[in-house]
Amino acid sequence: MSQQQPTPADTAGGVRHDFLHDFLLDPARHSPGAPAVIESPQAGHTAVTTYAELTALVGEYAAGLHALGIEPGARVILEADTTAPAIAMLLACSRAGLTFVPVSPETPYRRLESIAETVRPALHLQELTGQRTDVRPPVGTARFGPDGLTVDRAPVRRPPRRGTPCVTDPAYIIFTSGTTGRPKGVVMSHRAVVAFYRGMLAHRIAGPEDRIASTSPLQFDFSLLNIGLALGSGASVVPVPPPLVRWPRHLLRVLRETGATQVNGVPSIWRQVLRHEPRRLAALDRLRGVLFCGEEFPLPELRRLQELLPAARIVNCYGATESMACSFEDVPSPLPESIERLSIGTAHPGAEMLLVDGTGAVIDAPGVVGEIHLRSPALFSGYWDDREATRATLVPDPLCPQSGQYVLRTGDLALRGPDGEFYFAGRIDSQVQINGNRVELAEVERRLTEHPGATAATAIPLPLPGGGQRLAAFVVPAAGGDLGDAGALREFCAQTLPPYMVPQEIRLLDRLPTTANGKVDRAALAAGAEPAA
Ligand SMILES: Nc1ncnc2c1ncn2[C@@H]1O[C@H](COS(=O)(=O)NC(=O)C[C@H](N)c2cccc(Br)c2)[C@@H](O)[C@H]1O
Repeated sequence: MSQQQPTPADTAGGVRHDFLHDFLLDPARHSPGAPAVIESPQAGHTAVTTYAELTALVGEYAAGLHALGIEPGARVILEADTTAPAIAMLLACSRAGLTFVPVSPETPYRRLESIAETVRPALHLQELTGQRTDVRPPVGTARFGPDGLTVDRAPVRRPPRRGTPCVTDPAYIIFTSGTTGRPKGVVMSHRAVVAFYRGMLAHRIAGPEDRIASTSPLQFDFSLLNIGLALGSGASVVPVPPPLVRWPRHLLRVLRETGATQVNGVPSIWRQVLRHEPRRLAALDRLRGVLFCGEEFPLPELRRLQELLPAARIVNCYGATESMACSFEDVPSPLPESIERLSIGTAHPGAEMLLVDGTGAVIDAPGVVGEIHLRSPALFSGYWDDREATRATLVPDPLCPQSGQYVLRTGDLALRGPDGEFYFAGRIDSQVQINGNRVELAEVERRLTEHPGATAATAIPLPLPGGGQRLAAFVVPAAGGDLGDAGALREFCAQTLPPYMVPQEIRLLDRLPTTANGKVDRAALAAGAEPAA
């Protein structure tokens, strides 16, 4: 049994911190003058916030929040991109015992209203430059900036009914994009987040010299991973504003001017860079690490990234918001020619993945596909106000249901390799029935991206008029690649796939639509597809 290695965060000052704000701002871990956040919103302009400045801002915001008389345990909507003040504000909420709910400034008003109706926040917070108006009373409204907190509409004051902060208290609530039905609020406690950070930091992915670019919106817990990885390692966060992530030249400029040494993001952030600015990417000689999560990285694109950044360590981070993440696995460099699937490794120290078959039995043998169930101290507390969904996801430990211990039912399929490492094998709901046959969509996508002229592909089931489903695929041609027409691509698939797995229709797209969190937006593809002929 591998003992959990103490992480820098725990051993530096010899004190264990179990609340988010203490853990990330432990002064014993980083020198006050070291850069905590490095921003470069415009060309030629770089702003550094040191750990001492960040800590002072947290103190100022926490005092401002305390003065508002909001009871501990109340929710606060934190509408912001990942900026130094926003990082300070989330840490101040943590210190004030308030649960923050991060949402992006790009969040549509109706979705913000729906989240507010669900969590009934005491306060809505946005940056000084925030554009949000008409937040409905009685929710208080305030703005925060480098000089502190300014209140527009005071929140309702309530006497505190909790006197003692507990590590099981909710630190934040993340609303998932909710692939099915209404968005679910994933409630994460201080204990879960800090347990995850400890497990992640044990991998020593970053050190104090690192500058870690964060390219996800604050509402996506990937940004919270990046903040924890940077501050937990005594390194710097380099937030890249979402509008700049989408333009290769802007993204690369920020990386260059901030001296970023690592870039964390979903696979889709690289597509346009690889296509339009390969040489500028290769010129970033300080870049020595890439970490991706959220979905599979198309192997041809991953190979291309490795060619352009031969010295970079590329880490495949697998996990779900309900446990922040689960595993960190180095991508082999270079990728073997024959590889079919990337390993997602094994769970971070202190956690463990189990595979369970359709009958609920735990699978030990290698090579057998089962559903990943995660044993971990970093599991979410539950979905906000949704016991039924919680019960379906936090299930009794299949190894000992009587114990009262719960594990996370991930909805992901995987199989074990010969050395106990896991290989992601798609989501259970990406197993679809076509003409009565089970099809793993990822397998169709993999075949399509094996075509030298294709750089990315998504396969989705579409309804047939008479019932049942047909298979449709959307393919992004490689720059300068020769893709031929849809017929040639179908023929290419037919060479290795059974007939029912060959997409009945294939559409070529310049780019795949993505969700707010940067993942391929399958619902948008399905909605945009013509009805069946
Ligand atoms: N590396 C992979 N290969 C393949 N499939 C992946 C990977 N990482 C996810 N997924 C899929 O995404 C699902 C989950 O989606 S999610 O809840 O929106 N969360 C996410 O995507 C992001 C997730 N919270 C996460 C991951 C890493 C760090 C942090 Br911090 C957060 C998983 O259940 C998987 O199906």
